This record gives sequence, C-alpha cells and structure tokens, in this order.
Amino acid sequence: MAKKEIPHAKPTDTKEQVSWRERFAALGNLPAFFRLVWEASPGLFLGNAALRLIRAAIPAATLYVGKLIIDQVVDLSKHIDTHDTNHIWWLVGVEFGLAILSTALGRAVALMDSLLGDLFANQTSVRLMEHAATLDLEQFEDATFYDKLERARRQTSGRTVLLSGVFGQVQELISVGFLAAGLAVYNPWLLLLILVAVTPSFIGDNYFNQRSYSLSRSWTPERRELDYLRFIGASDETAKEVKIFGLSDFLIDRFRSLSWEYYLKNRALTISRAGWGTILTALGTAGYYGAYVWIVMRAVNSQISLGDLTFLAGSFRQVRGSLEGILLQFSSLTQEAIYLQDLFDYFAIKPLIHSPSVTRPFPNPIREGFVFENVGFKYTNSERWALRNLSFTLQAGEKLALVGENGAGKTTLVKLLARLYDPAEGRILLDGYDLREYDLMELRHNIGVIFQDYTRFKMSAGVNIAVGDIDERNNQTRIETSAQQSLADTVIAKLAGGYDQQLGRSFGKGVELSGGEWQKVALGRAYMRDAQLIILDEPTAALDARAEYEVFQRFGKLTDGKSSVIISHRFSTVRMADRILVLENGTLHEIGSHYELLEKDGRYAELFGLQARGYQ
Ligand SMILES: Nc1ncnc2c1ncn2[C@@H]1O[C@H](COP(=O)(O)OP(=O)(O)OP(=O)(O)O)[C@@H](O)[C@H]1O
Repeated sequence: MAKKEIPHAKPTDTKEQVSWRERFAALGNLPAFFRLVWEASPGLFLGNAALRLIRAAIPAATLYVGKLIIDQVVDLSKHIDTHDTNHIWWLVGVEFGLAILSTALGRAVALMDSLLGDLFANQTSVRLMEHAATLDLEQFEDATFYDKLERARRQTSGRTVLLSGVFGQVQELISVGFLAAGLAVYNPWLLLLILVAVTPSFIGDNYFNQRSYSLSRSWTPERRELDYLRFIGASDETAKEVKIFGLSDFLIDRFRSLSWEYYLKNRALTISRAGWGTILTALGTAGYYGAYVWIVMRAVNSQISLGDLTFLAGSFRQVRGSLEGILLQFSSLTQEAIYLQDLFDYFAIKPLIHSPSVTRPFPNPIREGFVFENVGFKYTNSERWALRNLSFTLQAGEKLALVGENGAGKTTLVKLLARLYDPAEGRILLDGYDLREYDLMELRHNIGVIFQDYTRFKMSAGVNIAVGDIDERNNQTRIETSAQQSLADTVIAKLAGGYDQQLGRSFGKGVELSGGEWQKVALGRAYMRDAQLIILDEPTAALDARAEYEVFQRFGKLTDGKSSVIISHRFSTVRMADRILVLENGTLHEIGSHYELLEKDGRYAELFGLQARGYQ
C-alpha cells in the first residue's frame, strides 16, 4: 500500500528550552516530592535512608583493607623467616564480610525502593483522581488541561527513579568524601585533576538531558494523539465502526506518520548524544591515566608502598566514577525535578466553580423555583454564544420541556442549572438568591440529571443504577425499586448474574446491552436520587414506543410535586409537559403550554405539524 502523507497538528513548540536557572529552581520541588514519598511510608523511607548511609562507607573501607593486605603480604615476602599469616587471613575475612554486606545492603535498598515506589504510585494516583473530582467540567474540555493531566499522570509511575536517584546521590557523595580524604592525604592536586576529568562529560550530559526533556514536553499533544489512535485502532468500543467503514488503514497510516516523525527527532538526538558522549568520556579517561602515571612513578621510585599504589589507584578510579555518577545523576535529577513540576502544576489548578465560604441553606421544598435573568453563556473554546439573553422561570413543581434544533442550547441550559458551568452574563436565581450562594454539593444533590451521553460504567448492573445515589449502593431494595420504575428490571431479569451481572465487554464475563436496554438502566439513576429537580436529556431516544409510553407514565408519578425538565425531540413526549420552552440559536423563541403554542401557530406548531404529518 502506498504511504500517504496525512496532515496532523504540528508540535506546539519544538524549541522549548529549559535554562539552568529553571533547572536549579526545579530542585525546589524536591521537598514537596519527599513529603509525598514520606507520606506513602515513613518506615520504608527511614529504613532506606539508613541502609544507604551504611553502604556509603563500604567502598573506602574495602580499599583500605585491601591496602593493608598488600602491605602485609609485601612485608611477609621481605621477612622470609616469619610465617605469621593469621593477621592477613583475618583482613581477608574482613574484606569478604564487607563485600557480602555491600551486596546484601544493595538488595535491601533495591527492595525498599521498589516497595516505596509502588506505594507512592498508588497514593499519587488517588490524589490525582481526588483533585480531578474538584475541577470544573470546563477545565476537562480544554486540550492544554489534558496535556497537563497527561504529564501529571506519567509522574505517578516510575518515580522511584527519582527517589533512588537522590538517595543514591547522597550515598555516593558520602562514599566520595571518604575516598577523597584518602587521596588528599597523599596529594590534594589529585582531587583537582579528577574534577577536570569529569567536567566535560557532565556538561555534555546536561545539554542532552535538557534537549530530550524539551522534545518530550513539546510533543505531549502528539503523544496523546498516538495513545488515542492506538486505543481507537484496537478497542471493543470502536471495532464495529472501524470494520464497517474500513478505517484501520487510515488509523494505522496516521499513527505511523506521527510516530515516525517522533522517532526521527528522537533518533537524531540519541545519535548525537552517543557520539558526543564517547568523545567527552575519552577526555575524562585521559585525565585518569595522567594521574595513574604519576602514582605508578611514585611507587617505582619507592616514594609510596605497593599497598599505597593500589589504594591510590583504586580510590582515584572510584572517585572519578562516583563523581561522574553524581554529576550525571545531578543532571538527570534536575530533569526529574522538572518533570515533577508538571505534577505540582496539575495539583495547583484550582476550580473556578466552587461553594462560597458562607453558604445559604438549600430550600426544602423549593418554593418559588429557578429564575433565569438575562442569562448568557459562551464555551471558552468558542466564539459563539451558546445561550444569550435568556429569561424565564422554572416554577416549583413545574414540568418543563425544552425543544429546539440540534445545537440550539438545550443541554447547555441544563448544565447551567446544575452549575457545571456558571453564566457569563446575567444570573440564575433559586428562590430569590443566586445559585452561586448555595453549597455546590447540596445543589447537585438536589438535582438529578440523566444526560443524553450518560456513562455506561463497565461495572455491575446494580452499580450502574446505584450511581444515581452512590451512598445507597448497598440498599438493594432501593436499587430494585428504581429498576422497576425505569423498566430496567425487565432487562436485569434476563441477565445471568442479575444485579451483580458485569455490564460491557471490557472485563471478565461482562455482557453487552442494547442501546435501549442501557438507557433503561441509566434511567434508573434518576429514580435512585431523591432530588427536587429531575432533568432528563433525551431520556427515551433509544426506547421503543411502548417502553417510552410507560416510562413517561411512571416519570409523571415520580415527579409529582417536584420540578422536572425534559429535553426531547419527540413531540408525543413534549406535549405532556406543563410548559414548553422553544430555544433557537441559544435564545428563547417562545414559551407556553402545548395548546397555547399550537394556537400561537409559531415555530413549535410548525415543528409539531411536521412530525405529526410524518406519522400520517
Ligand atoms: N463543550 C463544548 N465546547 C464548545 N462548544 C460546545 C460544547 N458543548 C456544546 N457546544 C456548542 O454549544 C451549542 C449548544 O450546544 P447544546 O449541546 O446545548 O445543544 P443542544 O440544543 O442540546 O443540541 P442537541 O439537540 O444536538 O443535543 C452548540 O453550537 C455546540 O456546538
């Protein structure tokens, strides 16, 4: 198949660079990060730190014991008449013990890192979800928010790298301290030489880490698109349409071209990193051999003992390796700290819709109803007003139907009632006070909404109904009564597992329901909730004629004395309402009872006539 070029969004900012100042500033995230890790498990945190401290002293101790052994052996070879080797074997035993201890501590530390990492990942995921629950719907509809969320989500796993990085860093620093002290005793210039030897590769690593972070960050939207394509290309939710419309080649091509572009950018970076890395490390190695020559010369001239030679050469090699490690870790540490910024950025997003500090008691029962006063609303990502100059009253106990063409603003009106959004103009009053003066949770608790795009939870049938009032999820009687009222009981009676039957095909022995069956289950949620205002957004679109008729008979009884709003394109449903509000392009076109509007012979009468003629 010929490879077609498929256009897609370009990376937003491929030149994004992170300055040194930003890198050091990002280290400021470490205390907050360690607080999170500490909260995940104080015991593991402390244990980990303690074991690493002990392990830090082992390299210098091992080298020193090695020096003592060699000096003793040389001594012994000079005095052929003495055969007291006990001291040597004792020293060998100590070195062996140190080696075993180092390995055991290494394993224990790795184990603690991994356990701590798992606990941290779980805890951060919970916090991520808890924070998401506080945010506004509008924030979820914003692509840049999703990029932040995605980057934050990536922070929840694999953060042990940072954890072991910082702990390892401290451990290495202490090790270097011991070894460097030994070197300084012989010649402090050796330390300076080491610093010169490690600097080139440190600078190189930093440069490439920074570029790799910039690339990865600027490609967040594209990586999200890749995840999305991978999902729709292989998922039970999309398989049907992908097959029928033959979309797989289209999706695969799109995935291929986007992932190839990313691969090329990454490859260029990786190759240049490998090339420069080799050159810069070779410079460091040259420095090391310079010092080695000096040490060997001193031993040849008998200025130092053989034991000293091995100790110095070993210390020099280890200090160089450790310093390189520390500096390398430092650069990836600042990088990790920058990634952490994404996590904290996400936690710093504050919702705009929230309860006031002093709330008004929620009326029970509602006496006057909801009053829209010149309400206007525009979605943030849109130039158009979705609703404008909207004024009307939803009286207490009234059954109101919303009618209008697609995109007229019906669902938007309902979202404003439930304060999923706040009006940009005008205000909505409840019993004389602005909705914003009431407690948000109480308001939402008193309003039950079943949206047209209700969620099909891949959970049990019982839970799918109980979500209407999740605190009552163990109240089986309530769930069953709700199911009877929404006609879901007939659906559930056919399921092998009854109310415990897993729905949807994603997990275990889940079964899929038809569109109308799902709708009956979702409708049950409205009956679970003892709300004062019940809103159904096209609740019966997927129901057959008999079921629809029955649902509305029952719904009438349920909402007796309560207020309700029904959005429907079916006039057989709409005509049962006390009043009908006709929306056109986000504005109120007309409002009145079925008969009043027919008499008026306006838009409602026209649409009603159109539908009625269709049935003749
Ligand atoms: N999340 C959103 N972001 C931006 N614009 C939106 C969003 N949701 C809806 N709109 C726009 O707002 C307008 C009103 O949409 P709304 O969903 O309220 O219409 P509706 O009357 O319920 O339509 P339908 O009968 O098709 O369900 C439409 O032009 C729509 O494109």
